[in-house]
Amino acid sequence: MAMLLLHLHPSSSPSLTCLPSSQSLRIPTQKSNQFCSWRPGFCKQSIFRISCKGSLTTRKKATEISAKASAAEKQGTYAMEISEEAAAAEKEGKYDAIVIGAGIGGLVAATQLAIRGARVLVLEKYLIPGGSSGYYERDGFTFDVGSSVMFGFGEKGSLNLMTRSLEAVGKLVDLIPDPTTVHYHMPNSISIRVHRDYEHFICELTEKFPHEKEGIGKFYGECWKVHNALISLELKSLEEPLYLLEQFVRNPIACLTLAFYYPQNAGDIARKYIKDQNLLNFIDAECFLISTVRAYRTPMINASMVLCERHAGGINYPVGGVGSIAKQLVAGLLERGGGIKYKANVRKIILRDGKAVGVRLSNGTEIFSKKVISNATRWDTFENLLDQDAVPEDEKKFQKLYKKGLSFLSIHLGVNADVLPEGTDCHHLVLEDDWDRMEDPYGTIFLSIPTVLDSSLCPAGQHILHIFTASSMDDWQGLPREEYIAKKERIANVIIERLEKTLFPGLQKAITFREVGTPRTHKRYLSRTDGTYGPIPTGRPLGLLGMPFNKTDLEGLYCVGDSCFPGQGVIAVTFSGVMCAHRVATDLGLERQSVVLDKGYQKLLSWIRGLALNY
Ligand SMILES: NC(=O)c1ccc[n+]([C@@H]2O[C@H](COP(=O)([O-])OP(=O)(O)OC[C@H]3O[C@@H](n4cnc5c(N)ncnc54)[C@H](O)[C@@H]3O)[C@@H](O)[C@H]2O)c1
Ligand SMILES: CC(C)=CCC/C(C)=C/C=C/C(C)=C/C=C/C(C)=C/C=C/C=C(C)/C=C/C=C(C)/C=C/C=C(\C)CCC=C(C)C
Repeated sequence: MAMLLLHLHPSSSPSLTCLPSSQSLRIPTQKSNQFCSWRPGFCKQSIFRISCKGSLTTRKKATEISAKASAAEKQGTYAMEISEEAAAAEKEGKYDAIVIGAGIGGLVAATQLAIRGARVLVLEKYLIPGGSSGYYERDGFTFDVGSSVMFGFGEKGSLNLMTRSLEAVGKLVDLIPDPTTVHYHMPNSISIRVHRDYEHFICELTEKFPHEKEGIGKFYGECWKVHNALISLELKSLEEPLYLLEQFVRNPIACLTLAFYYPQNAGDIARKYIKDQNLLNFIDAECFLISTVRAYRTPMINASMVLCERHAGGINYPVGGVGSIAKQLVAGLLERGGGIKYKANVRKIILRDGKAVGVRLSNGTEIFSKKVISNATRWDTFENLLDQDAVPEDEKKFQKLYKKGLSFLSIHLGVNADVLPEGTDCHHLVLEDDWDRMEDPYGTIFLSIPTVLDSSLCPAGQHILHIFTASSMDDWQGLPREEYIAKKERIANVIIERLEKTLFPGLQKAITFREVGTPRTHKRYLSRTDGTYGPIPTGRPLGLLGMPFNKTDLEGLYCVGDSCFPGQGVIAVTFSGVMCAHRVATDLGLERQSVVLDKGYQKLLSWIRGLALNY
C-alpha cells in the first residue's frame, strides 16, 4: 500500500504538515452545529510529521543524543543523561527544579521549565522515560505499556498540546492518522464506530437511534460549545491570576462559557436532551473510556475536550510507538540544558522549616533545588515521600473527594495477522451483554491493535493485540507465586475467549507471543500505589471544581500528572505539565507575578475547592 511521507524543512512554519486534501474536517462552530451527510475520502495510510522550529544543528545534535541513548540502553547502561549545564548546576547545588518521575506529566513540566531558562533535573526510578506512556520490547515486538490512543497532535487551536510541547524543544515525531478513534461493541448488538470525520460518526449514531436525532445533535453540540471555548484560550496555569485576568479581558465569552461548565458533569447534560436508555448507556461508555466512570461522574469540560478533539485534531499514532514521545521530550530536555537520571528512586522529599528543598534517593544521595515537582501520584507523594505529619489540610480534602481508580489487567499478545478480518479498526471497546458490568472489574475490555497503523512494531505477518480491563489490587495481593501465575493465565484466557467469540474467531490458536500484567505489575514498574490508573471521584463531583492544580500547601512542592487538574489521560497530564511549569516559573521569578493578587487568589481557589467538598 502506498505510503505518503511528508517531511518538512526545519525552517518552515511551526504548524502540522498537511493531511491529505480529501480529508478536510468540517467542525461545527459555536454558531452552527449542524451536520450533513458524510463524504468518504480518508487516506488511512498517510504519515505526517509535526514540524519543528529547531535548526539543522539542533536536530543533528538531537539525533546524536537519541542514538547515544539507544546504544546505552542496549548495553544496559542507560542510567544517566545529563547536559554540561545540568552537571554544573548539580555541582553547585543550584537546580531550580527537581522533577520526581519521567512520566509525560513530569517531562512536559521539565521541558517547559528548561525552555524558560530554569536548571532542571528529572529523577526517574525506572530504566527508561515515559511511565505509563512508555514501551517495552520482546521478541521483535515493541509494545506500548499503556494506551495507544493519542490526542493532542492536532493542527489547529490550542489543544494540540502534544505537538506544542515537542515543538517547544525543537522535536518532531512522524504520525499516522487513525481513521477511527474507537469501535464500540456493546449490549443489544450495538456496534458503533467513532469515525474521525464528525459527520460520518453522527450519521452512524443517528442511524442506530433515529428517534434521538435531535437529542444527539444537542448533546454533542453542547460539547462543541465547550471545545470551541477551550481552543480559543491560550492554555497556561489556571492558578496564576494575572494570566487568568488577561484571558478574561481578551476572551470574556470563552472564559464565562468555561466557568459555566466548570462545575458540571456530562451525564446531567446528556440527560437534558436524551431519553433512550441504550443511548444514555452509550454516552456512559464514551465517558468511561476517558474517566473510567460513567457520564454522571465525568466533568463536562473533560468529556467535551475528548469527544470533540478526536474529530478536530484527530487521533494520531506516533511512528515507532507511543514511547517515541517520551524519548523525544528527553532529547529536547537535554538540548535545553536539563538532565535526567534513571534508576534514581526518590525515597523522601527533604523539608526545611516546612519548605521542600530537595530529595533523598534510596542510595542515600541528597540533591537540593529551589522547587520540587512530583510526578508520582498524590497518594505516593503525600503518603510515601513525606512524613504523615507534613500532609497539609488541602491534601486531606483531595483524598475525601477522590479515591484511587482500579488498576488494570493487561495482556500483550503477538498474533498471526490472518486472524484479523480485513479492515479491522485499531481500537475497540467490548462490553457484550450487560450495561451494568461497565465499571466492574473485568467488565469492559479495551483493545488496541497499533500494528494496524504501524506495522514496524512487530515481525512481518503478525500483529500486536494489547488488551486491558479494570482489575483491583485486592484480587492479586498475598498470593503465592504459583497461584499468582495460574490466576493470571486463567483470567487472561477468559478475556481472550470473549474476544474470540465477539471479534476474532480462532484467536487462541493464532497467538505467537503472550505476556500478562496485573495491578502488581503496574505498581512495580510504574510506581503507582495499588497500580491505580488514576483518581476517580468518591461521589458525584461538581465537575472539575474539586480537582487540585499544581501548587501544594507545602511551600516549594508542586504536583504534576493525573492526580492534578484536569485528571487522567496523556493529553490531560500534558496540560498538567504545561500548567505546572508556568506556575513554578512564576514562583521562580521567570514569569510575571503579582504577589498581592496571588495571595488572595490562592485563598479563593481553596474556598472554591471547599464548595466541592461540601456538595
Ligand atoms: N496505566 C496505564 O495503563 C496508562 C497507559 C498510558 C497512559 N496512561 C495515562 O498516563 C497518565 C499518567 O501520566 P503521569 O505523567 O501522571 O504519570 P506516570 O505514572 O505515567 O509517570 C510517573 C513516573 O514517575 C516515576 N516515579 C514514581 N515514583 C517515583 C519515585 N519515588 N522516584 C522516581 N521516579 C518515580 C514512575 O516510574 C513513572 O515513570 C494516566 O492518567 C493515564 O491516563 C496510563
Ligand atoms: C475559576 C477558574 C479556575 C476558572 C475559570 C474558568 C476558566 C477560564 C476555565 C478554563 C478551563 C480550562 C482551560 C480547562 C482545560 C481543560 C482541559 C485541557 C482538559 C483536558 C482533558 C483531557 C482528558 C480528560 C483526556 C482524557 C483521555 C483519556 C483518559 C484517554 C484514554 C484512552 C484510553 C484509556 C484508550 C483506551 C481505549 C481503547 C483501547 C478503546
